Amino acid sequence: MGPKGSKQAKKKHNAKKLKNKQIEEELKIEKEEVRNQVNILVLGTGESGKSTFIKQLLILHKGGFNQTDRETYFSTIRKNVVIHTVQMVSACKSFGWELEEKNHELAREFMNIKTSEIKELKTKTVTKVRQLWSDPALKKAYKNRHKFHLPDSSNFYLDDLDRIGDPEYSPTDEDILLCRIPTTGINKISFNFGETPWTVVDIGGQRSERRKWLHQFDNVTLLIYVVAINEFNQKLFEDEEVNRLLESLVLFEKTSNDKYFKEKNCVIFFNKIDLFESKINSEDLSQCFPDYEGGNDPDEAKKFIKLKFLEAGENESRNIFCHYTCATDTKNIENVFDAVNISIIENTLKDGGYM
Ligand SMILES: Nc1nc2c(ncn2[C@@H]2O[C@H](COP(=O)(O)OP(=O)(O)OP(=O)(O)O)[C@@H](O)[C@H]2O)c(=O)[nH]1
Ligand SMILES: [Mg+2]
Repeated sequence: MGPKGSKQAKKKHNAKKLKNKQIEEELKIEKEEVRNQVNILVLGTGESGKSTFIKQLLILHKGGFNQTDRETYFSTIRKNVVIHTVQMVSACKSFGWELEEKNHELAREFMNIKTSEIKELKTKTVTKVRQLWSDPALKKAYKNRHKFHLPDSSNFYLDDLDRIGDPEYSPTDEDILLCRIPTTGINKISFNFGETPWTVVDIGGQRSERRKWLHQFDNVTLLIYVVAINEFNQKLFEDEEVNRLLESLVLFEKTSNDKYFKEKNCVIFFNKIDLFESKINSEDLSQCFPDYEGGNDPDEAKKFIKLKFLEAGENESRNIFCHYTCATDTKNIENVFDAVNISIIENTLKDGGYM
């Protein structure tokens, strides 16, 4: 090979070397990105508040709700005021809570409404709902809502019918945070938390939805398990025989000890702490846990429940971080996620063998 040929070969060799170096650099960046990418999976039973956390992350990191979101919630919230009135009127009939004489006819009319066919909230319906909601029997039904199935927030909308019933009504952030739409698919939100890209996945928690969970177990940085701590005296929507808090405990034991999670730190949100604190004064936790002897002391009751969950999930290779949360309170959730971020850093250090 003459000098010209050897020069060409050298040039080719250098170009190849440069290309390899570029590929290596790209792979390094990609690897670093994968390492830094935080994937959070949010699990828990139905109605525990998972999607409400996602709504808060949307407010805190994605600029909040857009016009399409507000339109969806506009019709859901306005339909719900009728549905919840129907549910309470039916409960009054089932439990023998007598409505005032003047409301009997109206109650019969509402009992005949097929809730699946409600399309619009008409002005004349608003007047009828207002009249029924002012009946003491419906207030009794609301107070006893743990005996049938009624969302806790139904009073929030019914107490504000002038605003909700106005055709010009536009849902506020609070209205949207309190509105219940059961998740039937998978909710995913991605954003940057400081410098780090986060993806948070929320899946429906009702029994029929849980078969979708397994497909999301791979590649999870942190499992967040949401417990509605106020549900200790309520029965499942899916099965009237099963206590909701016990269902959540059994599900946590099963999920957190799954091969994907059993050696990973995880976080429990004991959610709906606002509702728990107003309930524990009049309801005893021993109706859920017969071995509980702390009476109506909220701190004793909280400690007891936390211990039950820790016993179900703790092992020597991981920590379980617990927070008492109110998912409808944006400030509370902002603080809680700052704490979650610290757990993630700890998890990463642990996986890297530094702890
Ligand atoms: N008062 C109060 N209400 C809450 C809290 N967290 C959630 N909620 C309400 O509880 C209801 C259910 O919350 P979701 O976020 O839909 O529950 P979920 O776990 O996503 O339920 P599924 O999608 O069925 O699994 C909604 O009406 C929320 O507004 C809380 O901390 N306090
Ligand atoms: Mg949901």
